[in-house]
This record gives sequence, structure tokens and C-alpha cells, in this order.
Amino acid sequence: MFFAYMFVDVMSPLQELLEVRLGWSPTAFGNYAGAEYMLNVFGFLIVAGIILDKMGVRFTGTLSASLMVGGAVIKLYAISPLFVGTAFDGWLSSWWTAMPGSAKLAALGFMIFGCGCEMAGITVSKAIARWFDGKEMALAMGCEMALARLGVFAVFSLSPRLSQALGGDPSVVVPVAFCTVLLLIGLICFIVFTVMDRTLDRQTGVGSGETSSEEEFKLSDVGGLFRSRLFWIIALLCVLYYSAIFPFQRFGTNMLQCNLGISAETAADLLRWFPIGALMLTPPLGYCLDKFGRGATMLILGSLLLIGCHLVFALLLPAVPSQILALVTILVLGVSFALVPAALWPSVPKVMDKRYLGSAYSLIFWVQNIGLFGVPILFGNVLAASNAGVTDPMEYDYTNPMLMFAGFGVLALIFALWLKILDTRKHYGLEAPNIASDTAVEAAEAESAEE
Ligand SMILES: NCCCC[C@H](NC(=O)[C@@H](N)CCCCN)C(=O)O
Repeated sequence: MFFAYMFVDVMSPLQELLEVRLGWSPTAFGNYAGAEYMLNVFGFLIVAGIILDKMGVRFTGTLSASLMVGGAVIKLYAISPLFVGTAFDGWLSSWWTAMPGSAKLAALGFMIFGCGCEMAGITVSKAIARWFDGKEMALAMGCEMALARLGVFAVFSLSPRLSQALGGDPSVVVPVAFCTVLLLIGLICFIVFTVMDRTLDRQTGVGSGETSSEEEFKLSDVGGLFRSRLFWIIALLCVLYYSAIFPFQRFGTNMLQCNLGISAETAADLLRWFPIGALMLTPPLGYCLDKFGRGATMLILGSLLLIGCHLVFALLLPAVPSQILALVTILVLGVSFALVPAALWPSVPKVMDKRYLGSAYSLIFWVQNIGLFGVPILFGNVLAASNAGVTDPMEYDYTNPMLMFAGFGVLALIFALWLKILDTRKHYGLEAPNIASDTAVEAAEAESAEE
């Protein structure tokens, strides 16, 4: 996941270079960026969940890593001199001229990569849920997410430097090639893991649960999930919360520039503390959840912080343009970005049957991907509508789009409260620790002995 999150953002700091070298306009870049979620939104993620529940972690993990490598290679080819300027490029560039041929082919590669990346996300989640059942599951998921945030931080620092690594003219090919090689290393590591895992199964005689009848999955389970109220509460909380987080990461730099009158570099330096805060806090918060519980309360607190931060960006920062205020708000938003993911993902196995856990994760991701695909477009439209006639990109008024993010936070808070109320009534265990305490284990053992 570390290498996958690196590849996702490898071109984000190179937007200007792509425009100069390959003629990608901001619209072409936006279309390329949205392509990551396209095939997932149009149903791939649902299929991915079914494959995971039917075929198991080893097969799906290898397939998802292969898709990531395949997509990455297509994207690398699209931006390389092997493709740019060829007859194929000429033909691809000849229609829908707003998208150069290289952007179209790179978007296709990114779509395939996006399928693999989200498929890997659900595979990793299901694997962790099974391996750490009754143990430090939230800590394990927290470490996985912290690695992903480190990947984002690393690539934002490395990518601009790698583009200059060969001396001479800066190149977009070098950073993309570097991250493609990392993905290939990730695929090889996963294949080695599957061989070792299979060997261990054979030696111990214990199945990994990949094909056990206890885990047998039926297609009707997917329909059942869609009819589950609990599923929809979690999925809607997830899409609303993440829709105010990942798109903010993309637009945040310019929002800070406009409000504070600072350069893109200074704004990016402020914004990079956002994933860093989440990186440092997600594992310890996961550990607290494992030990002491309070998952639903963490979701409420995280949503409240999200609302507060976006209200500050919308209303206070334009009136008080202080870099310290911006930094403090970004750090608090980082706390929220640790609280909600640390509590949300480990809560899913508590309320969903493990037989169709892969499908549950994939359907939650699917709903979330619809938001991640659509919200940046909505955000761009709200920004444009609120700034009619403004041509200087340093002069945008971000009040309305940031209020929209705060609104998503309010809706997420309502779903988090609803979840807590349901948990109090129906005892799903969302507020309970993941690690069964000694007394709880003893009580359960005594109960089963009596039976
Ligand atoms: N074990 C937890 C996995 C989910 C982590 C979560 N990622 C997502 O929700 C992805 N579906 C979307 C990633 C989008 C990146 N471009 C996270 O908090 O990162």
C-alpha cells in the first residue's frame, strides 16, 4: 500500500511540467486524475469484492498487484518518448482534442491501476481483519494507513527531485518509472508471501481459511448488504467524511494561497503536515481502540473536528489571514483524519459477517469512490460559480466550497451519532475493545463449559 499510494500521487506535484512538456491543460490533468476511480465506480469494485470472497486473499492480492503494475506500465509508456510523437499518439490526439493522446493513454493506465489499488485496499483490510481477529486489529490497520500516508509524504518530497535527477531538462518519466519499479517490487514481494503462506499451510496442516466452507460466500449476500441499514449508515458516513478529506488535499494548496496570499510552495509546505499528523496518530489511536474501545465516539469526535476545521477555512481564515491559524487548523484536521479512519475500518468486521467481509469492504469502497469521483467536479463547479469573472487564480473566494465540505461533515456527524445510538440499543460492540480482556475470555469459556 506504501508503493501504491506513492504511485497515486506521483504526478500531483508535476502538473506544471506536464503542461509544458506534454501539453496537458488543467482540464486534461483533472480528467486524468478522475480516471483513477472511473472503472471502480462503474462496477469493478463490486466484482472485486466477489472475487475476494470467492477466491481468497492470496489470489486477489496477486491479481490486484498485477493490475497496478499493468496500469502503471501503460501510464509510463504514455508519457515516454516511446509513445509521444508516434502515429498512435497522433491518432489518439486527433479526437477530443482537449485531451492529448498521452493524457488519454495515461488515463487508461490510471483507470487500470485504480482498479488494482482499490482491490488491494479491500484485500488488505480483509486479511488484517482475519489475522488480527480478537487481537490488535485497529493497531494493524492504523500501521497500514500510516504507511500509506508516509507514501504520500514521500512522493510529494521525492517526485520533484527525481524529475531533475538526470540533469538537463526536467522529466516526468523518471519519477513515474521509479514508482513503477517500486510497484513491481511490491508484486514480487506479494508472490513470495503467497508461496510462503501456502507452504506454511501445508506444514501446519491448518488452512488459511481461503476456501473453508465456514467462509463460503453466496452472491445473494451482496443483495443482503444493500438491504442492510447498518451497511448504508457506515457507507454514507464513509463517503461523506472522505469526500471532505481527499478532495481537500487536492484543492487545499490553492485555497491557502488565496486566503493567505502565499506561494504554492509555502502553501504545500503547510498542507503536508496534514498527512503527517494522521501518520503519527493513526497507529496509537488504533492501539487505544484495541485496548479501550470507544470506536463510535471516535467517529463522532473526528466528524466534529472536521466540521470545525472546514468552518475555520471557510469563515475565519479569510478574515484572519494568519499562517499560524492555518497550520493549527491543518494539524487539528490531521487529528480528525487519524480518528475517523482508525475507528471506521476496524468497525466493519464487528458488524458484518466475515463470510462476506470482502464484499462489505468493496461495497463501502464503491460508495466512497462515487463520492471521490464526483465531489472534485462538484467542488470545481461551486468554486467557479462563486467566482464568476475572477481570472486570477490567486483571487478565488473559497468560502462556499469550504462550507460545502463543512456540510459533508455535518451529515457525517449525523450518521456517526446514528451509529452510536444503534450500537447502544443493539450492542454491536462498536464501543467495546478489540482485544478481549482476560476476564471476558474467562467468562466466555465458563459459559461454553456450562453449555
Ligand atoms: N484498511 C483500511 C483501508 C482503507 C484506507 C483508506 N483508503 C480508502 O478509503 C481508499 N478507498 C481510497 C484511497 C484514495 C487514495 N487516492 C484511507 O484512509 O486511505
